[in-house]
Amino acid sequence: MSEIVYETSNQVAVIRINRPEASNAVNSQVMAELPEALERAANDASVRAVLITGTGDRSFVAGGDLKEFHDTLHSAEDVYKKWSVMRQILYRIATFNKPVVAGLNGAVRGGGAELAMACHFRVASSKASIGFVQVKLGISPGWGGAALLARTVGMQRARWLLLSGQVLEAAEAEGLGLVDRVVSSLTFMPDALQFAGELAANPPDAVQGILEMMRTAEKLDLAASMELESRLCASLWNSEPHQAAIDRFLKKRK
Ligand SMILES: CCC(=O)SCCNC(=O)CCNC(=O)[C@H](O)C(C)(C)COP(=O)(O)OP(=O)(O)OC[C@H]1O[C@@H](n2cnc3c(N)ncnc32)[C@H](O)[C@@H]1OP(=O)(O)O
Repeated sequence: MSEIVYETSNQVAVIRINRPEASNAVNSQVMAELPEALERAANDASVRAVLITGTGDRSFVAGGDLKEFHDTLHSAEDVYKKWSVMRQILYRIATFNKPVVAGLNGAVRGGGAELAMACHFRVASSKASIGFVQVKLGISPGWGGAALLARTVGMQRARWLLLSGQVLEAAEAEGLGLVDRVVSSLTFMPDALQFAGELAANPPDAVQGILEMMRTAEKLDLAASMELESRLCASLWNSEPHQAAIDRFLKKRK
């Protein structure tokens, strides 16, 4: 692997897009290596959460590599095929069965914002800025990021962000619900790892079950989604982590 760095820290897999000279823009090589890194994290039982970030403190991901893709993608069909690969990667992240956190260490633009939206959570450095700037370039999001954005912040806010191309500072993005936590740029990586680590510390069957339930619930009516919740809790009732938690609770009271 060269343009993606894969490391683990406690129970967190850190997947780092490593093209600082190109503001970590996604090129074909990143698109080839990112799925390998994700499957490595999926298949390692000791990994309980994933943090996706970029190298350095200037950019998370500056979108698609405008240099490569303008040299290589000529027809609408070329673009559709290429973007379909990236869309499937984003879908894999959005439906991952371990929590995935985007560590927004700097500028997040265009496709970079789409990638961030595919993650379940976003932790931003106080110096990060986020913009769905595709409209300024006369295009639209193409990797599935608009659908993911609307599911996170609602259709009206999504429409505004996508049509204005406005670049938001981290604090403003947090106010809109686009970012879950803003941390100091000076302690970005330890703080992002701590955020992911807190998710990793919870029992994996419960975490996986809740992720899956929330995803399925989006497609169900209220009664069915509430019923699914009862079934999930029932299936976790006799699990070892729940029994151990109850034992701890009862012992404290003796
Ligand atoms: C798939 C469709 C899309 O994603 S459309 C959206 C495409 N992205 C953009 O329009 C963002 C363009 N980039 C920028 O606005 C800035 O470079 C940002 C990301 C804010 C970083 O600014 P700053 O830290 O000052 O760095 P810089 O501008 O000097 O850039 C450093 C080197 O990175 C490169 N870079 C930047 N973005 C891309 C990109 N998307 N594709 C390819 N290369 C990119 C710059 O060209 C620069 O490299 P060089 O010094 O010119 O060799």
